[in-house]
Amino acid sequence: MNKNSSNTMALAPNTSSKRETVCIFGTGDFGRALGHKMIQSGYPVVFGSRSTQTSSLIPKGAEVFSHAEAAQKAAIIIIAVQRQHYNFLIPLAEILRGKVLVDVSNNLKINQYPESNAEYLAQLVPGAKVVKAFNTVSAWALQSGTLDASRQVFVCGDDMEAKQMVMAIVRALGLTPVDQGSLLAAQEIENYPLQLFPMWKFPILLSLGLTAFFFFYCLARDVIYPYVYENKDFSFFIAISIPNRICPILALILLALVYLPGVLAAIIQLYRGTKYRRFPDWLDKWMLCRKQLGLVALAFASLHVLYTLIIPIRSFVRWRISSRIVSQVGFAPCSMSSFLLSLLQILPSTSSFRNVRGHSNVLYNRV
Ligand SMILES: NC(=O)C1=CN([C@@H]2O[C@H](COP(=O)(O)OP(=O)(O)OC[C@H]3O[C@@H](n4cnc5c(N)ncnc54)[C@H](OP(=O)(O)O)[C@@H]3O)[C@@H](O)[C@H]2O)C=CC1
Ligand SMILES: [Cu+2]
Repeated sequence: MNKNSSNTMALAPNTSSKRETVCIFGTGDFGRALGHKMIQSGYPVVFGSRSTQTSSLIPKGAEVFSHAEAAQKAAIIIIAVQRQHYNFLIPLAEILRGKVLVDVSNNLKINQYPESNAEYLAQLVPGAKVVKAFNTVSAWALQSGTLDASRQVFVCGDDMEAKQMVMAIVRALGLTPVDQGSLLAAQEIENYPLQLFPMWKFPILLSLGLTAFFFFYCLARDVIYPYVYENKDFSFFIAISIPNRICPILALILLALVYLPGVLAAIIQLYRGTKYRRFPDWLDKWMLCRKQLGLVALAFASLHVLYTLIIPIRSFVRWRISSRIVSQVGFAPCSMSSFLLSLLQILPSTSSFRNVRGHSNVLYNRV
């Protein structure tokens, strides 16, 4: 009963309200993909284009007009045109007065222009209410419906009502709007798509640095030192034993680094006597990449498990060779002493089964 009523509640705004016409300037890849998705969601769509001829590429059900004509048919206009062509909007300023202009544009470089594209648009058309949205959604994902990984749409703008209108469209398309505040946030939103693996840089660089450090330390200690001073060749440690020693060390260090900033933050809050002040920048950044640090730690721990499983396999090979010797010796009745000798040889290698721990030295010496 309860479930049913909550279902109808959720459906109510969608079914009862008639969708308002949305205008899209630009019949390029993104404009068409967004138009297609909007028509699917029940919005009447008109395109504003330099050429009013419809082509087979234009989504079915949409109409194409000149920019001025199309703008008059809708209260919301999505500008699916690159920033460098925004000049065409200047002569339309009068028609665009009071309209909601949605800036979807991206740049080719981080902080390419002194002001964000959305702020630039607001300067060009001062009478319009500019909202930044949709720039993190790709045309391809819209068209192919593979939006699972990118459902979040960051929205920002100075006009609250305009922002709400755009967020309602975002929801109707089955996406999740994330309010980022005023138009000042546009620059940051425009930088998002250009940040490859945001927040991964520090954890990856740190783990690479630590890996290199511990690898060379173990190499010097376990391989180079015995070779130089005792003339023993332990170079086979490089393949499994040394990586298996580094992995748990790194997993533990990274795990500690996941928890440490929380403790530091608590100490800072106690020291300041308030939790309503910003943390220093370095701590802020560190806190933000905890998830990534934890995932890298998990990767190292998994690698350690894998290596640890490999090591007994190698001891097993040793054991099999030894046991073959035993059986051969067993058939030769007179060599009791050599039988005992090989028995002694087996015992320590089988005992290493009880010691299957990558970070214990027992194994390195046995295998
Ligand atoms: N492609 C993508 O996946 C995404 C794109 N975006 C943004 O969407 C915007 C459009 O991108 P996209 O569709 O890929 O680009 P396209 O090059 O495919 O399309 C751009 C459209 O802009 C119009 N246009 C070009 N020059 C002018 C001009 N001088 N005056 C007026 N209109 C012009 C044209 O439409 P017409 O011929 O109808 O006039 C053209 O089709 C860009 O700002 C981009 O950053 C954002 C997120 C993802
Ligand atoms: Cu371990």
